[in-house]
Amino acid sequence: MRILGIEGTAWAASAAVYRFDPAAPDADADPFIETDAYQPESGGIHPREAAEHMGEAIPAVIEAALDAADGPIDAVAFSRGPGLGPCLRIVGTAARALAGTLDVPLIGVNHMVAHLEIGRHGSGFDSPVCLNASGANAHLLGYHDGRYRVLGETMDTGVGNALDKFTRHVGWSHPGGPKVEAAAADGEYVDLPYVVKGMDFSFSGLMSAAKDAYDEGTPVEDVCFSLQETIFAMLTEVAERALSLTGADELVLGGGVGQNARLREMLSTMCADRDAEFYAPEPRFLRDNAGMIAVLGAKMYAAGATVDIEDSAVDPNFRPDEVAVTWRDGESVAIDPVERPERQGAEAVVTVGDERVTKRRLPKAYRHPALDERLRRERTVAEARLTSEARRRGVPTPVVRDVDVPAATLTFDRVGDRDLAAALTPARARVVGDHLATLHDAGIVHGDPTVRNVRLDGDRVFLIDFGLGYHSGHVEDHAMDCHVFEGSVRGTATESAADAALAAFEEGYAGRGADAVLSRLRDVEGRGRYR
Ligand SMILES: C[C@@H](O)[C@H](NC(=O)OP(=O)(O)OC[C@H]1O[C@@H](n2cnc3c(N)ncnc32)[C@H](O)[C@@H]1O)C(=O)O
Ligand SMILES: Nc1ncnc2c1ncn2[C@@H]1O[C@H](COP(=O)(O)OP(=O)(O)OP(=O)(O)O)[C@@H](O)[C@H]1O
Ligand SMILES: [Fe+2]
Repeated sequence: MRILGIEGTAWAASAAVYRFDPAAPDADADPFIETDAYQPESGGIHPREAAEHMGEAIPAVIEAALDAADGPIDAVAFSRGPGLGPCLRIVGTAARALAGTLDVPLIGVNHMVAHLEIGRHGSGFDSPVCLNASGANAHLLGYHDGRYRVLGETMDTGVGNALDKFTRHVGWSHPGGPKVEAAAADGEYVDLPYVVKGMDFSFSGLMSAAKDAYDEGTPVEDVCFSLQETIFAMLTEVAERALSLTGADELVLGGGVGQNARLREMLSTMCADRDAEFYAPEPRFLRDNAGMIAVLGAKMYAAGATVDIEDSAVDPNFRPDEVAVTWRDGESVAIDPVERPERQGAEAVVTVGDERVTKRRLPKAYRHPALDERLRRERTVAEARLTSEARRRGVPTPVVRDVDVPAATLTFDRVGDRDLAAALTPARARVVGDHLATLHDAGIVHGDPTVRNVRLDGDRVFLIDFGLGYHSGHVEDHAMDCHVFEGSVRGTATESAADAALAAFEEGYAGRGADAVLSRLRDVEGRGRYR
């Protein structure tokens, strides 16, 4: 069987043909790919110019793929979104026309899911967490209950776009990512802002600081080196958080920024250190390409997931979690509720005794030593302070027995016999809402209120793990805290259980300013959408 794939969300006018055996659509076979890249004359990607390029280049790449097919095409798959509207419309029109001419079914593919599936295809992993690090996006996906859930994502720009904006600022041509990588080879480390909130993250403060550093005379090589060290450590940390939260032990990488050797090195080190497996597709499958569209198209075709022409409109904001995943088994990223005496969390090694718990933030080999030192120290201090302060404000937390800042080690009383991931109910979620509202009223942000950081002891609900916490009275920061909690529930519970728990959580989140925070929360959810 032969599936023709067409990609054209932004810069890559690409067509591919994937020949496969319908009895084994998962088997590893190599698609033929033909790509014509758009290269802006100056500045970044201009949507109108990109669309002009798409219109001119698409017929020839399709022609090349049809030639290489060497036999009849059984279906046409195309990128429906996300991406630039003017480009998507050209590709959609071409795909519909071709499917009509050939009289074969049409398959509408989500480009971000394709970035994920090409890694799953190449690795043979069952149920990996996926880090998509591309130009316009940066997010973590995990399969759960019929969909790929967004476990964490950028709160502002995509990771490649962030790098590209910096290189534009210093006058380098598009795309900037490879130039940052080359310049970084001669750079030294300078501190830049590091912003992780649960499994979400943001680049805007970091990018402003990088531009300021350059404007103030920091050598561009140093800024590039430090941008890589900081941004990729953030992505690696959230990937590790996603592995820890879900209990998954497989990670795949997707997206054009995945071509960066330093990012791959960090992810591979992190996975090796926690006995997880890591897979990165080769570069031609990481950057935008029609091969990944054809391969996912084949899996969707085998599952009967074709689309009627009248329902095939493109969608520039097409989110991966909108796709009903019908082409694979129901194996979720595993949730591991087993309580072990020694736990490797995302950040620390935690030893749970009968009465006491010791938490050691061991050095992370993937991080630059200076950044590693800074994060371990800051977080140990914050965790000790805020755990105690929260309890004084009436939120149950473990008593802090000892703090050793140089060793980044804390000793707490043991609390609870399981966490909320293992025993989610609306009543408990309501109490979490109440606790977060109490913290926020007192000007404290938890920073990482996931279901794993809620401990249960009979009717009592404890909050732990304040290492990402800080003081703030801003509605935005309070809304982000709620967003982190809601994301962790959506990522680990079934849809109906999550709906019930989150309704109760928001009822429990009552008190001063709650309306403003919950309305900002709706805003934050919308903001994760693609640009
Ligand atoms: C929606 C779709 O159009 C979009 N595609 C996209 O962003 O192209 P992609 O090929 O996945 O990634 C391009 C980005 O990847 C960066 N990039 C390429 N090589 C890089 C390298 N060696 N190091 C860092 N970044 C690199 C480029 O600077 C650019 O920002 C997406 O997937 O978000
Ligand atoms: N005071 C405590 N009482 C009982 N169990 C605890 C306590 N502190 C931690 N644990 C257990 O250890 C696990 C990891 O702890 P913690 O969340 O503080 O570490 P972490 O490395 O920050 O983990 P993550 O970032 O994955 O949430 C918790 O999920 C919990 O099961
Ligand atoms: Fe992409």
